[in-house]
Parts: sequence; structure tokens; C-alpha cells
Amino acid sequence: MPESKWPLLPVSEARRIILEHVQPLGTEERRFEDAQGYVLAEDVRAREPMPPFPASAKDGFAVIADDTTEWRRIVGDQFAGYDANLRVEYGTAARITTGAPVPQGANAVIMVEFSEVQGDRVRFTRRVEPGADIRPVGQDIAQGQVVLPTGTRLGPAELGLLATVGATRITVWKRPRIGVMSTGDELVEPDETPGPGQIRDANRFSLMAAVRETGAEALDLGLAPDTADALEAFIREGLRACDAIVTSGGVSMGELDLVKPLLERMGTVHFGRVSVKPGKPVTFATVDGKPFFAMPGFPVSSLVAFEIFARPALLRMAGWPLDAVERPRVPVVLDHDIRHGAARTEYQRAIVRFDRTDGRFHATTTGFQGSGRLLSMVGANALLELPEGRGDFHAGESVDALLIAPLKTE
Ligand SMILES: Nc1nc2c(c(=O)[nH]1)N[C@H]1C(S)=C(S)[C@@H](COP(=O)(O)OP(=O)(O)OC[C@H]3O[C@@H](n4cnc5c(N)ncnc54)[C@H](O)[C@@H]3O)O[C@H]1N2
Ligand code: MOO
Repeated sequence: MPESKWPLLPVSEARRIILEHVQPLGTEERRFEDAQGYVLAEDVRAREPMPPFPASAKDGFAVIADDTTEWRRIVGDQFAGYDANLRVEYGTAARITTGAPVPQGANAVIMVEFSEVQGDRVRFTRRVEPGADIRPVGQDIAQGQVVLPTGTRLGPAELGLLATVGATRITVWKRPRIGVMSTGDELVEPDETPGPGQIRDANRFSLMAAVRETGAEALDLGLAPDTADALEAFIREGLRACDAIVTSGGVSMGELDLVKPLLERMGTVHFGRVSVKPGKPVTFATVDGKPFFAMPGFPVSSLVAFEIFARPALLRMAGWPLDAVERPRVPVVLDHDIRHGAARTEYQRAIVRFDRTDGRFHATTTGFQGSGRLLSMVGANALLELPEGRGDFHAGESVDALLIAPLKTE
């Protein structure tokens, strides 16, 4: 009986090998507005404190806290955005708005709700402590503070902080460009009507979307036919334009499963099989120094294998710190029995929700877990990790779940 020549590696070993062979691509300077989703490659410091001056936190009056004068004279208006050069003394107050610099002499702000104005006089229905409703210099950001350390992924709050500290040009890790290709003569484009024995290509589109979800750029390398020469030409073309390649199909034992032998000729195959379900024939190579992820053809196998093996690598290439590339892992209680073969580590697609009554996460699978049934991925927010070495699981048992999308709430 023909046997695959490729040893079956444990999942952890395969992932370790991949992460050993990928590194961040290099850095570039970008305008901060164009850096959303990028990872900082430098510490960003605040040159000035925030707030840069003692600022009012409320609309009202700047006062001296222990002033006991009943009717105080209003010395002027200090609105936000300029310095009115006012001075507050005993017996006086200055009108002030939120965000305005607190005038000299004042040490507290009283909200307008607690004031009564008559002409140029004001009295207050409430006393305040010194410092009330004044944001001291540096309350939010100290001068010289590292506000964003290297390795930070830039999202909404981070872009706002870069703007705040005036870091308009920053050094970030380059975003990887990932080529995605489907292989298989049975495949046609989504707008075509499949002929006898043909099906529409799904994987190129799901894998490009999965690539984009990591923040990387996805390049469509098309549908490669099942001949070694044509496939090689497609791959060479892809390698010229991309930092890494993701393919699907053609990695198992069929006569036309050409990808592994071709990769052996073109570069180094680091592994050709993993003890994982779905995704057993997943293959990882380097060609011209570039990572090459060859996913199995079944649509679920390709997406799950991408999630487990390619995604951490793509994040690493984009500059994510090694300890940040994994999905959150939480223990979940199974709401029903699950059949599981002991031979491979299995990743079952599931919906995980938090149950307020027992304070635990609960998991329900998305139904039939066939490698071709993409519907088992639809709506799933978790992959249940069923370890190799033991069989079926029972309702009420706890297993680890990798969270791949937001949790359901109930
Ligand atoms: N004799 C053996 N046969 C198979 C083994 C094995 O160990 N021995 N492994 C099985 C496992 S596990 C998997 S997973 C598949 C993976 O095979 P390939 O990577 O070679 O994939 P293909 O044969 O090309 O396709 C499998 C299946 O998926 C469909 N497909 C392929 N590409 C696409 C696409 N882009 N969009 C939608 N559907 C696609 C294809 O038509 C096949 O039905 O091998 C088992 N076989
Ligand atoms: O590993 Mo294959 O992905 O079982 O279907």
C-alpha cells in the first residue's frame, strides 16, 4: 500500500517550525493616518504633557476654593483655545469653559449648575475643594512618557494618541503582501457555470478574506491548472510579487497532487503532513526564502489550516510580537457529546457563548463537521481543540476553545 513519505507532525511541532522560519519583513516610515492596522516599530514618546496646562473639566467658574465671599465679581471670560490673561483673587471668579486654561490665582472650578449670576456678580450654591474640576498638567500623559511602545498595533485609540503627541511620521513594520492561488483542474470561476465534474473555486476567496483579516494585503494569483510546468510558472510569478504564498489543493495522495514534489524541487519543504483534522496534508515550505503555505483543497480544511498554521505566521511577518500571534484560548463546557477520533488533534467549529447562570463559557458545534461543508464555518466563533490521544467527548466536559470571532452574549 503506498504510504505518504511525509511524517505526521504534532500540531505544536508544525507551528513551531513555521514560526522559526518567518520574521517581520522590515520597516518603513508612514504618515500616521495611513498606518491603521500596522504595527509600530519604534517607541513613541510624548514631547509635551497632556493636558499641557491646568485645564477646566467643566463649564462654570474658576474660583479660589476657600473664598467665603458671597457675591463675587466676574473678572472676565476664559473660553477654550486662548489665554485671556485673567487673574482670580479673593472676592472674584472667572467664567470658564471645559478645556480652557485655568486663570492665574484660581485653584478650583465650580460648575455653572451651582451658580447664580446677577449682572457682573456670581454666587454659588455649593463649596468645592481645592483642585476640583481642574485637570492638572500631565494628568493624562506625562512629558517624555512612552505612550505607544514598539510592537503596538495601531487602531482607533492609537491613531488618536499619535495625533495628540504630534507623531505624524512613524516607523512601522511593512505590511506583508500575500499571494493566494487555487489549484485544481475541476475548478471554475464563481461566475461560471460548472460543467460535468467541475465546481466553483471557493478557497481563493475565503483565503484572501482570511489573509485580509490578518491586516495583510491579499493578491489574487488566480486558478492554477494541474500540470507541473503551469503550476511552477504560476508560483514563480507569485513569488516575484509577494512576500509569501498561500495555495489550496493538490497536497494529498492523488495522481495530480503536484504541489509537494514541486515545492521540493523549488525550495525546502519543512513538513508535509500534520496530525490535525481537518488539514492533515497541510504543507509548509520556503522558496527563495519566502514562506509557502500549501493548504489542503477541501474548503474547511484550507480555512482551518490557514487559521492554525498560516495566520500566526502572517501576523509575525507584519511585526506582531511572538506572544501576540495566537488566538485567545478559553476553557468551554460542551453542551452535547462530540465524536472524536484519537488519531489527530481536531478543530471543530463551534459557537461559544457566555452563560451568566453558571459563569462559564459553553460550546455548541455548528453541525456536521465534514471537510467540504463550509457551512460548518459560517457563524462559528470558536474552534474546539480536541486533543489527539483520546476518543469521544461528553456533554458537560471541558475542552479548550480558540476564539476566532466575537463571543455571543445571552
Ligand atoms: N488516499 C488519500 N486520499 C486523501 C488523503 C489521504 O491521506 N490519502 N487525505 C485526504 C485529506 S485529509 C484531505 S484534507 C484531502 C486534501 O486533498 P488535496 O489538498 O489534494 O485537495 P484536492 O484533492 O485538490 O481537493 C480536495 C477536495 O476539495 C475540493 N476543492 C479543491 N480546491 C477547491 C477550491 N479552491 N474551492 C472549492 N473546493 C475545492 C476538491 O474538488 C475536492 O473535492 O485529501 C484527502 N484525500
Ligand atoms: O484533513 Mo482532511 O482536511 O480531514 O479533510
